[in-house]
Amino acid sequence: MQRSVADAAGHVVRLACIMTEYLRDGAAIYRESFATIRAESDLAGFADDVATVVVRMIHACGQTDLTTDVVATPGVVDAARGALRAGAPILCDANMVASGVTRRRLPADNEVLCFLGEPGLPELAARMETTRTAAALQFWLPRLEGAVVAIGNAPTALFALLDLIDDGAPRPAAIVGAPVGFIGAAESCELLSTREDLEFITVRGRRGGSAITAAALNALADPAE
Ligand SMILES: C/C1=C2N=C(/C=C3N=C(/C(C)=C4\N[C@@](C)([C@@H]5N=C1[C@](C)(CCC(=O)O)[C@H]5CC(=O)O)[C@@](C)(CC(=O)O)[C@@H]4CCC(=O)O)[C@@](C)(CC(=O)O)[C@@H]\3CCC(=O)O)C(C)(C)[C@@H]/2CCC(=O)O
Repeated sequence: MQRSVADAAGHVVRLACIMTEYLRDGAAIYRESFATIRAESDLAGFADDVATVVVRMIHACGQTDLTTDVVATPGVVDAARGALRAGAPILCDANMVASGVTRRRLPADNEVLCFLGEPGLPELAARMETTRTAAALQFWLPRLEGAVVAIGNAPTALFALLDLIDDGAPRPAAIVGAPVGFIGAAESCELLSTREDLEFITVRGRRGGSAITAAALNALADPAE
């Protein structure tokens, strides 16, 4: 098929192009996508409120078998949603997680914070002999009580959070803990999944990531698909 357009000088330019048929309506794409996920995923093991979160996590990674690795406490949705409605901040390990949070879904114009850019963080991490993402948790401490935590990248941040809580740090209302990768991701999520004193949703194994974590947060903030 040929299409004609005018260039900046008004000359007619003929474009040879293939007009492919594909869905262009964003709302329809979302509808079909969520319907496909619900048709192809085994959500039977999840309560309805948690299933809504899992569906959105699958939407972010395209893997319907993510259901086999997700572990969530029965109270995590109520805990996170209640905290967000009350104005709790969202504490993120990476800017990629923070960027993925859809601000219009937040019920109280909640702050979405990541401290990786704090001046002096690299030096602090060097002094603490840890990563920057783990050292950045020092800046979380004044905001941690009742906060919603979103860790989607750094296993060291999740390990450090659990250590801090064990050492008496304030407790977050809920934790989305889904760091990704080969070093520490599976181990840190496994550790989180054993915690009976915390509300959390996690992904066992190597899968996880900023997009999955932000998607979970978005569903916790607002169940609307
Ligand atoms: C070891 C690290 C891992 N990073 C992974 C995957 C991705 N990271 C990206 C980016 C851009 C960033 N990762 C840092 C958080 C950086 N990544 C690390 C650290 C060295 C240590 C974390 C840990 O092991 O717990 C970490 C730096 C630190 O000192 O904490 C980042 C801050 C590095 C930087 O650019 O400065 C940066 C995050 C920026 C931000 O959003 O604020 C990737 C996009 C990779 C890339 O650039 O190629 C990717 C994103 C994955 C995602 O979905 O988030 C792993 C795989 C998680 C890995 C830890 C585990 C492993 O197996 O190695």
